[in-house]
Amino acid sequence: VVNGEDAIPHSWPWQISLQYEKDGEWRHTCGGSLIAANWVMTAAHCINTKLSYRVFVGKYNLVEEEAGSKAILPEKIIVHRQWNPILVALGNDIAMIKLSEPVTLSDHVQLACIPPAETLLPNLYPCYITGWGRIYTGGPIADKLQQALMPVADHETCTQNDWWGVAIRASMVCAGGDGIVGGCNGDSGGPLNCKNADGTWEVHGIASFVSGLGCNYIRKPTVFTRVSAFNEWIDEVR
Ligand SMILES: CC(C)C[C@H](NC(=O)C(F)(F)F)C(=O)N[N@@+](C)(CC(=O)Nc1ccc(C(C)C)cc1)Cc1ccccc1
Repeated sequence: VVNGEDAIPHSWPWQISLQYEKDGEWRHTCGGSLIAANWVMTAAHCINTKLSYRVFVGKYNLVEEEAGSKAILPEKIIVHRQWNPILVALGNDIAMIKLSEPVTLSDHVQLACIPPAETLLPNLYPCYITGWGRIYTGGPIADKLQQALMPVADHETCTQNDWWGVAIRASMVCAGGDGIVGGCNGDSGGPLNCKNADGTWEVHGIASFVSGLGCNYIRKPTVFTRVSAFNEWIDEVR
C-alpha cells in the first residue's frame, strides 16, 4: 500500500498473508480474506499451479514470530473458471483456498463478512485497503500490515476515458485514484474493507490490478474484483 499507515495490530483479523516456498524459505506474495474457518478468498492472479503455498493467519508483522498466528497448508485451490491470466480486463480475478484444517477463531483471527449480492457502493464511499504490498512503486513490501483510506470511484467515474475507460467491467470496483494512496504488488488478493450502515465491516473488493504507470497514479485507481458480483460462485464453492 502506497502512502498508507501501520494498521493497529490485528484490527483487520480476516487479513491473511499468502506465501509460497522458494529456495527453502517462505515469501509473502498476496493478501487474502478468511471467509470461513476453512476457506480463504483471494485473487486468481495470485495462484501459480507450479508453486506450493501456505496461508498465514493472525499476522501483523511479517518479519516477527507472533503468538496467535498460524501457517496452514491448503487442501485445494479453486480458481474461477472464467479467469484468464492474459485477459485480466475480463475480470473474474477470484480464487478460493480450502485450508487443510479449520482455523481456530480468536481475538487475532476472525471471519470477514461478504456484502449482499449485487451491492454497489456510491461514489466516494469510504473504504480501506489493507495489505503488506510495496509501500511505493518498485519499493519494498511492508513488514507491518498497512492500511489506507481509499474512497470508492463508482463505475461511471472509473470508466471515464482518462480514468480506466473500457478496462473496467461491472464485476469490478475501483477505489482511490488521487495519485497519493494506492494498492501495489503484494496487496493483490487482499480486501477492500468498507463499513456498512450497521457499522459492520464487509469485504467489497479483492485487489486485482493497478496501473503499470505506477501504483498510485492519478486517475488510475486500484481495481478490485467486486465481491458482491460473486456471491453465488462463492456459495457454490464452499
Ligand atoms: C499481475 C497483474 C495482472 C495484477 C497486479 N496486481 C497488483 O499488483 C495489485 F494491485 F493487485 F496489488 C498488477 O497490477 N501488476 N503490475 C505489474 C501492474 C500491472 O500489470 N497492471 C495491469 C493493469 C491493467 C491490466 C489490464 C486490465 C489491461 C493488466 C495489468 C503492478 C505494477 C504497477 C506499477 C509498476 C510496476 C508493477
